[in-house]
Amino acid sequence: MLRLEDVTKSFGGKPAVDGVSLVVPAGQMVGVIGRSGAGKSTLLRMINRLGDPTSGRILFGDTDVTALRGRPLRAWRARCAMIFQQFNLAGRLDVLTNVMMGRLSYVGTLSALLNLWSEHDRAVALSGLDQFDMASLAAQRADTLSGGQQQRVAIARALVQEPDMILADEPIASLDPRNTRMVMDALQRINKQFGITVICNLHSLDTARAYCDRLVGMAQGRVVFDDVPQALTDEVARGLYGLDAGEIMDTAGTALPAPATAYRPSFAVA
Ligand SMILES: Nc1ncnc2c1ncn2[C@@H]1O[C@H](COP(=O)(O)OP(=O)(O)OP(=O)(O)O)[C@@H](O)[C@H]1O
Repeated sequence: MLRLEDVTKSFGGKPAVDGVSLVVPAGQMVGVIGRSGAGKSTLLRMINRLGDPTSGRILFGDTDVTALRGRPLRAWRARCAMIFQQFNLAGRLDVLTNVMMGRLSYVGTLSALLNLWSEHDRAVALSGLDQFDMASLAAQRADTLSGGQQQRVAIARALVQEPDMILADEPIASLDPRNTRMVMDALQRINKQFGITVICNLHSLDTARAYCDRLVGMAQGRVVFDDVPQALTDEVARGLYGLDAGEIMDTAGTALPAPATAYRPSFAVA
């Protein structure tokens, strides 16, 4: 279970994340929504410790994530894989090698640099690609793939990392509706089939509603909504996004599948 306790992150004295407390049980698929600048990326990056909180604590089980340094910190980062809007693949390397990079914490940097991957790591990476019907692209250079394919390679890389949690920061922001669907399906599969917690920043409300068990709405660094997607009425959305609400409710979303689970929250609405 992930627990954020009164987490604040300020830049130049101005809070980007302001006193956020959240409990995320293992296996949940959480969508973090809110207008641009609400603090979503800052929040996600702190969980992975790409940024440190100014105050507050982040706990995973009994581990105080905010206190980790050195090797335990690296181990923590391996346990919560990040997925970025811009995929972050090594474009000149082939797809399989990119996925094997997810095994770095198991094989060590030197072996990876020397391209000394074991048969086991190759098999795991191929199987990761196969999960998303991409094994046939294993030998192809990553920068020859479409955006949606690259993001699915990034998801396969995250999967072979064998993480407890996947943190996805606007993973579909630069994708068309078809690729959006494939990438969100891949994340949902990782969550439902492998039980890996997914926390996903999303701009599209309809996508967030369709795929997530729980939505956390942020405004000006604070959590202002925390409930099941069904509770996010158009009125609440307008409160969250102001006049921008119409822009983030895409019509393509109407064809997306219903949430796979009827999740009931056991947390207080902030
Ligand atoms: N490194 C930084 N230095 C200074 N200010 C920052 C930094 N990172 C974020 N901010 C500020 O913190 C606030 C929250 O930014 P953040 O990127 O977390 O929002 P967001 O909700 O993810 O927005 P978007 O949806 O546009 O990505 C913004 O006002 C932003 O300008």
